[in-house]
Amino acid sequence: MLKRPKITVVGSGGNVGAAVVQWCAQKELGDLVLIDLKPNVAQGRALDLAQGGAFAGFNASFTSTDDSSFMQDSDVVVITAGVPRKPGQTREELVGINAGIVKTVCENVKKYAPNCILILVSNPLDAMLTVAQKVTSFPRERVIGMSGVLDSSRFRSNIARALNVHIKDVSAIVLGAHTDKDMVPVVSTATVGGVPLNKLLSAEQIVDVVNRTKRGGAELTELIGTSAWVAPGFGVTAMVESIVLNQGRILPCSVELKGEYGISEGACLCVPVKLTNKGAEKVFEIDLSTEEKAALKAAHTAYLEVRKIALSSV
Ligand SMILES: NC(=O)c1ccc[n+]([C@@H]2O[C@H](COP(=O)([O-])OP(=O)(O)OC[C@H]3O[C@@H](n4cnc5c(N)ncnc54)[C@H](O)[C@@H]3O)[C@@H](O)[C@H]2O)c1
Ligand SMILES: O=C(O)C[C@H](O)C(=O)O
Repeated sequence: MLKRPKITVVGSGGNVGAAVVQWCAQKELGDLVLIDLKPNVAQGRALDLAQGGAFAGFNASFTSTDDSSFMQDSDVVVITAGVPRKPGQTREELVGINAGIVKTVCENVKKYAPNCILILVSNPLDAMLTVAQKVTSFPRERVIGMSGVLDSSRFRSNIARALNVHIKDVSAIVLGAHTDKDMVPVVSTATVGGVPLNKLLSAEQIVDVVNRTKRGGAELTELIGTSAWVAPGFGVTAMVESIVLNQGRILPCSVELKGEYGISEGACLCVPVKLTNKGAEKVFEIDLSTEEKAALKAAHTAYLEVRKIALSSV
């Protein structure tokens, strides 16, 4: 029998981790290991989910624990461990506390799952990727951040709502940093059913859609009182699925840049990548408008500031 993929989610007692586990279980993507500092909560989440299998039609295997050695030889490790922001906070304000958490988790990843593909979710996302790379020394294709999938999904949803069209027909991506200020919704390549976005919405409407997308996480945090987890869970699952099923989807993800887009400092920012069972197998450079290029440059500058704090905290 072929080996089933082993997928570990660290932080799975929390909202995003539990959502990732739920969607991965429903898609029967592999054997799931739930790790959290609060093992009872992770165990409760697993039990609740397993009991839903009868009606949802899945039969997933779960292990839940606070013992990091259970991630041994995982194919994919997802890190959602970390503090979420509260209303009024930025993601960047979480850097000190979450850098320490991500560092601890990554030390265990390096020890127990040295060949895994690592997906980072904890915020501030792009800087946490740098911490993970520093601790694990994994090559860039195996340290991938979930940001652009979620941000693009929000961009597509906002466009669909503005036009009252089906979201499936909206093709649009968000690059740059996963921050309220330095996300780069790429208007120049956005289309709906093949029709360019600027033929469908006025310049003013486009600005509204772009601003709403950039504030998507903040808006939800203000409404819920903590940050979102349903759409983030779907986003991570799309990435895990493309990796374990070797689908080769091209999705916007945060990875270390090595000269792409003129960025040569090893910065981690969101760009289109091909996700296969090798991880971020290929990084793509696309043509951007002058404004979008400038926004990506600004995202790089902002990232360097947060990275400095992240690295000084670990
Ligand atoms: N990249 C994204 O798009 C995105 C989307 C949503 C949330 N996030 C981030 O994901 C993180 C988690 O968000 P959440 O809403 O699930 O928070 P949460 O508080 O619900 O869950 C976090 C979980 O991490 C656990 N944890 C903390 N330290 C740990 C450690 N060392 N080892 C194991 N588990 C540990 C906690 O016990 C808790 O159960 C936050 O940093 C949030 O900002 C990122
Ligand atoms: O907004 C947040 O802090 C959580 C996450 O990054 C999101 O975009 O939903």
